[in-house]
Amino acid sequence: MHRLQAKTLDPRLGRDFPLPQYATEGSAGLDLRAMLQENTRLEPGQTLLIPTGLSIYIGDPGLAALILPRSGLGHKHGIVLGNLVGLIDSDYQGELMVSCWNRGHTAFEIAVGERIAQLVLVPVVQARFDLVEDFAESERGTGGFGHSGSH
Ligand SMILES: O=c1ccn([C@H]2C[C@H](O)[C@@H](COP(=O)(O)OP(=O)(O)OP(=O)(O)O)O2)c(=O)[nH]1
Ligand SMILES: [Mg+2]
Repeated sequence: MHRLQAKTLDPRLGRDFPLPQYATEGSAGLDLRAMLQENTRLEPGQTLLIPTGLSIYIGDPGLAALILPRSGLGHKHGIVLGNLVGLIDSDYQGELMVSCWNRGHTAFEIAVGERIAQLVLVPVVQARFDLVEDFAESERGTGGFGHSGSH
């Protein structure tokens, strides 16, 4: 298990609400909670930046974290992310924020402390560009966007 430095920025986290944890041994995501002051209604089409009460410092440029929607909220209630996916840089030390977007057709009430998104730690490969005149020819070449057919 990787170790990650974290700070709670909201006294309710770890006291009234559990810290993010893996729901099962095989879980990839740690659920993030909406540390709002009060239950908040998200109207259809509305986007709200929600504090999680937590900051992390990944520290290693070979890692990053992704904030992803929870599938149940996204599929059943249309509650996804305003930025589709959140990318947490390894040098970011601020509060983890979740851009919550109601892409559905009905209002959704976000409860204080509700698990609204999930955080996944992922490996990253940083690259620099080596500019060249020509690439060694590949089987695909420049074909894309359906070039290989649909079957
Ligand atoms: O859903 C998100 C996305 C980003 N961040 C934080 C962590 C990330 O490291 C930082 C910057 O994110 P990003 O690089 O995606 O945003 P930007 O618009 O390019 O801002 P910046 O100019 O600060 O890099 O904001 C969050 O807390 N939640
Ligand atoms: Mg950026």
